[in-house]
Amino acid sequence: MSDLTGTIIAAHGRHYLADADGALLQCVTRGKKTNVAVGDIVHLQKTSENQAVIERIADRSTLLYRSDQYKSKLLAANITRLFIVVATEPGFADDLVSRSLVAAEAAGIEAHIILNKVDVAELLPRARERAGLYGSLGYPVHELSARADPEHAVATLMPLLAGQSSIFIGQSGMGKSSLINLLVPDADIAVREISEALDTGKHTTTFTRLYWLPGGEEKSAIIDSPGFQEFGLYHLSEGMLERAFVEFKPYLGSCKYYNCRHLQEPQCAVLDAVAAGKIARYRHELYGQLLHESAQTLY
Ligand SMILES: Nc1nc2c(ncn2[C@@H]2O[C@H](COP(=O)(O)OP(=O)(O)OP(=O)(O)O)[C@@H](O)[C@H]2O)c(=O)[nH]1
Ligand SMILES: [Zn+2]
Repeated sequence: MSDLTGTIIAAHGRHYLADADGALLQCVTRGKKTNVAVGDIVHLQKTSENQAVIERIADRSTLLYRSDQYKSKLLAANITRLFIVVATEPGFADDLVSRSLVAAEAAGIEAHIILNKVDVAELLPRARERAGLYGSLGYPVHELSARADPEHAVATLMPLLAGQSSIFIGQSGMGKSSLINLLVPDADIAVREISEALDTGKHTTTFTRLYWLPGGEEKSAIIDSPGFQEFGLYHLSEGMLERAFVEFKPYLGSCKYYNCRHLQEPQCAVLDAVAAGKIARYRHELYGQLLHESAQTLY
């Protein structure tokens, strides 16, 4: 009876939408559970033609989340790649980019940076230099312009998306929607369908949703998430944090104290690397801030 499997393609409050072999089903969880994320594979019990109850969530390969002091919020499940969209203008926040990278590392998700709006020539050198900091840490940086050269943008991104389950995140105004619309030509129609099915009314752009990419033999998915202003990481433990800063890796294990927190301890290899300019100071400061956050959780 319940042997129906679907993928969660949108979440709005406690209402979910599942795609089961192309059929859209409105889903609810049993009880008050809200532990379902877009991208989850779920086992469903149909209750009517277009409604179902989520019986079980299949094991996840990855889980991306944000959190504040009080609770964590699932962003997406089973993601293989995270694309952080930044642009020449408006200016982007390094704090948010780095927090997203840390979240990806902690979740075991490959992270890429997209530098959009490279047509804004006068702001390009500075933006390129700033994005280059992440490039030097090993994160691929892809320069493109959704507006001025859409063909190049699509040609750059399509191979990176093929066979993957990707999430696009970014601050408002970076051009994330423009990119999604290039990659998923029917995105507008899909969003309308989803918001009708979810009955979200006018809040059409405020929920996370998954699109299937057209073409190709392998199944590819893109998840679009609402633009954000903050990215809390209160849920990460100290041990996870030091490993989520990729540039710390060569120094871990070389501090005098085995339980060094790399904040003010003597003979700390990480602090030495900061002083020697081998680790960017703002990244180390963010590490300190995140350690502080991780000690504040109330759940
Ligand atoms: N110059 C230039 N402008 C662009 C480019 N891509 C997008 N824009 C513009 O940037 C503005 C923001 O684009 P959106 O695609 O709405 O950005 P978004 O990141 O989805 O923003 P939210 O919808 O607020 O989350 C729009 O006015 C776009 O036309 C680009 O490559 N170059
Ligand atoms: Zn140390």
